[in-house]
Amino acid sequence: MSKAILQIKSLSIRYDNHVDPIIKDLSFDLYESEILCLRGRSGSGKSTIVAAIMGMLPDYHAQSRGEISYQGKNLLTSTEAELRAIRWKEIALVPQSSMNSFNPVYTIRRSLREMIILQDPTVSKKEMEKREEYLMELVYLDKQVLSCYPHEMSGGMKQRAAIALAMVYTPRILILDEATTGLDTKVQADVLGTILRMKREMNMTLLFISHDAELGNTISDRKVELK
Ligand SMILES: Nc1ncnc2c1ncn2[C@@H]1O[C@H](COP(=O)(O)OP(=O)(O)OP(=O)(O)O)[C@@H](O)[C@H]1O
Repeated sequence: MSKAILQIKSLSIRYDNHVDPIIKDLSFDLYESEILCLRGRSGSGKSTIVAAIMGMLPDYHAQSRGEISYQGKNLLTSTEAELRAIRWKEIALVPQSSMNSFNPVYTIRRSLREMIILQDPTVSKKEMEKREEYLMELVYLDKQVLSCYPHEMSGGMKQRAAIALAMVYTPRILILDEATTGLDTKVQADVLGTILRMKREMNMTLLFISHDAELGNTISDRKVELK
């Protein structure tokens, strides 16, 4: 039996401008090497949970209680320095609408390079090229795509490039927030295929956030429903 890599325990989150908590006493475990689907209707708080896991809740007007336990640390009470060591490096996110958030004047290569250099400022040109090609291969994109600007790419290509960007640090957990929303069925299937392959070949642990129950059933090993 796999062990829990991330544990959400009695999590409650309330924004100051809401009377009631958005998340009420939520508990679930994410097991190593599984795809867990977190499903809920629009406004049920899926992106709020993602922000809490990533340590990106707007602290000035959001109060949280409970625990998000990762490697013996409660992420809700971790310092910014502790979170910085985990965010993107161990737990990475493909945010909602990420395919539309590429810098329009950057090629995909330049977007990837900025992330790769952030990870390792001393990286050699040769090593960087190897990393770029590996990341393209990982998400089933031809390496020619590295020279493309976002407007030259289809939605599915951009979404796979967004996944490649999140994989620069080889995180242990990848969170995909509405990763296939807005894509047509065929393209959706291609992106899902990429995600399943990453799980299979890299033993990735994935938290798949979706409002779509059918999609959740198709891709995930287990499901958590938000009320
Ligand atoms: N930063 C914020 N400040 C105040 N309220 C917020 C903030 N972020 C989200 N909310 C509110 O919290 C509720 C849940 O929003 P959230 O985006 O987490 O839901 P969601 O399930 O991800 O929705 P969707 O599927 O539409 O993205 C909504 O009522 C939203 O207006």
